[in-house]
Amino acid sequence: MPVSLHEDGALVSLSGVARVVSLPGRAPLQILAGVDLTVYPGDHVSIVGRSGSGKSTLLNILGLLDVPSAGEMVFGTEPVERMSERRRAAARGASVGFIFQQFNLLAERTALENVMTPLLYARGRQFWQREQLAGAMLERVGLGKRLQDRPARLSGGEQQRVAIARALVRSPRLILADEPTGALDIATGASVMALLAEVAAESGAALVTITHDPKVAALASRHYLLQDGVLEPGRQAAA
Ligand SMILES: Nc1ncnc2c1ncn2[C@@H]1O[C@H](COP(=O)(O)OP(=O)(O)OP(=O)(O)O)[C@@H](O)[C@H]1O
Repeated sequence: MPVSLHEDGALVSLSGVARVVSLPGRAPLQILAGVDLTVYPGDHVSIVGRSGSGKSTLLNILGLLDVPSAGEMVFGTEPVERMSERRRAAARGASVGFIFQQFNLLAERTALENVMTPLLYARGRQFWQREQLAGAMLERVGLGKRLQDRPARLSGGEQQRVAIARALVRSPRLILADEPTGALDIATGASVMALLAEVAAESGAALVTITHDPKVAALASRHYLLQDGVLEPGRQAAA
């Protein structure tokens, strides 16, 4: 079942969220502390922070891959602490699209098969029309003539565009991008990021990007800085 929106219109909200991990024989490690963040439909949020500041941990929590150790999180209308693991997986599949630095495409599958993969877990029209929907999404990211190519035959920028098509093919309400341009040269990264922001905006989805790159962060409309697990409003970087 896709996510419904909270009455204040929020897609996901975190209040006082902490993440602590226990390591055998060592003191518990606090990765996130007191994180407050609300994401609305159509939002474009950037989170910058040094390596090890907790960015991926925060993204994993936003995307229901991980859960807070303390604090409150509401995904749509559902308090996350009351969601079973199965419910979190279903909500993640229907409502969240992930984009990673290393593309994470399946090497043995064509571009079309890669983009169809999330639709294998969908129901109804999304399942039955998966080939057509995946083809249309690849067309949208400019790869309509590369449907049968495997990742090894595509450039880095093209592979990331396949990954964008795969992340968006189920029309997620929330798109989470973890260093989406980190493996690309500057010009390719800029065009891929512009495309991602454009297709996300077209679909009305919220886009949360974590990045080291001020130019990528500058495309967002709201900016945050994560420092040692503490999230603060950030200044807009110059484009
Ligand atoms: N499950 C875990 N067990 C132990 N330590 C962890 C775990 N997950 C994350 N950490 C530690 O928490 C800190 C934050 O990790 P995280 O991956 O969220 O940082 P990041 O800001 O995304 O870093 P980078 O930019 O290098 O990817 C790091 O010091 C990491 O080693």
